[in-house]
Amino acid sequence: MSELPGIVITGASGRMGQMLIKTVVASDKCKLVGVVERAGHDWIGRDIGEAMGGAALGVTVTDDALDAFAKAQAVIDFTAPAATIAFAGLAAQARCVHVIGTTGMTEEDLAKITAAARHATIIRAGNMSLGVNLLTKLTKMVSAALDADYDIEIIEAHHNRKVDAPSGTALMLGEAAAEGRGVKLEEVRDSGRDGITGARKPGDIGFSAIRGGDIVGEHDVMFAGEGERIILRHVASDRSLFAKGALKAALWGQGKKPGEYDMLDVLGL
Ligand SMILES: NC(=O)C1=CN([C@@H]2O[C@H](COP(=O)(O)OP(=O)(O)OC[C@H]3O[C@@H](n4cnc5c(N)ncnc54)[C@H](OP(=O)(O)O)[C@@H]3O)[C@@H](O)[C@H]2O)C=CC1
Ligand SMILES: O=C(O)C1=N[C@H](C(=O)O)C[C@H](O)C1
Repeated sequence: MSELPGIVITGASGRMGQMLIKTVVASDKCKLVGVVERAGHDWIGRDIGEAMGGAALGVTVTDDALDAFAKAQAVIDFTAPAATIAFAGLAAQARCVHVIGTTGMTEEDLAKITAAARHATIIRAGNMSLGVNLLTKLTKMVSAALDADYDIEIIEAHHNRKVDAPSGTALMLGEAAAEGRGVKLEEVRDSGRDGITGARKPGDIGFSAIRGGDIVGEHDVMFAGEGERIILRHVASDRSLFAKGALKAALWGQGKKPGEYDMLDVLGL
C-alpha cells in the first residue's frame, strides 16, 4: 500500500491551525507530519497534541518551516499575509502543494503568490466551504440576470478577533457580482461609508462589515430594487467546514501541475 500524503499545518496555535490539526489527525486519507509556529512562540519544541491540551500526537512544533515542508506533500496555511508570502517561497522550494486560506492580502501580496505559483501548486480561496463557493456561482448568475437598477450590497459578520475587512469571502462574492455585471470590482467597490457620503452611486457594489462575539462567518449578498430585495445568504456555524475544505484541496492538489488554483477547481463547480 502506498504512503499517505504528509501534511504540515502552519499557524498551529491559531483558531484555524488547531481545527486543521484535528481534521488531519482524524482523517484516514493523510497523516500529520509537521506543525509550524513563529520563532519565539511558547509551543516551539512541544508535542502539538499536548500543547493543544490533549494526548501526545508525536509531532513537535517547530519554527523551521523549510525543514517541515521538505518532509511533506502539502502545507495548509491559514496565518497572516506576511507569513503566507514567506511560506509560498518555501513551499515552492520544497515542491509541496500550498493550500492558502489566509485573507487580507494586498494586490502586491497576490502578485508574489502568482510568482511563487510558477514553481508550485497553490490552491487559494478566501473561503474553503462548498456552500460559499456555490454561493459565488449563484451570485454571478443573479447579478447577470438583473440590471444595475438593483443595488448590490454585501454584508458580512465575523468574530471580534478578525483583523481584516471586508472578509476574503465578501471580496470573493463581490468579484462574482462584478463578473456577472461585466465590470471590474475595483472600479465599483464602495467599502466603509461614514459621514456625509452623498447618495449611492448607481452600479456600485457596497460592503459592510460587522464584528462581534464568536460569530464564525456570515455573508449576505443583497440585490435591492424598487419594491423588492433578493438576499442570498451563507451562515457558517463551525470552523471544521473550512478545515475539511482545505484538506480536500491539499489532497486534490497532489500531482497537479504548478499554477494557481481555487476551490471552484477543487470542487469542480
Ligand atoms: N479561507 C477560509 O476558508 C478561511 C480563512 N481564514 C483566514 O485564516 C487566517 C487565520 O485565521 P484564524 O485562525 O482565525 O487566526 P488566528 O489569529 O487565530 O491564527 C493565526 C495564526 O497564524 C500565526 N502566525 C501569524 N504570523 C505568523 C508568522 N509570521 N509565522 C508563523 N505563524 C504566524 C499566529 O501566530 P501568533 O498568534 O503568534 O501571531 C496564529 O497562530 C485569517 O486570515 C482568516 O481570515 C479563516 C477561516 C476560514
Ligand atoms: O477570519 C475568519 O474567521 C474567517 N475568514 C474568512 C474570510 O475572511 O472570509 C472565511 C470565514 O468567513 C472565516
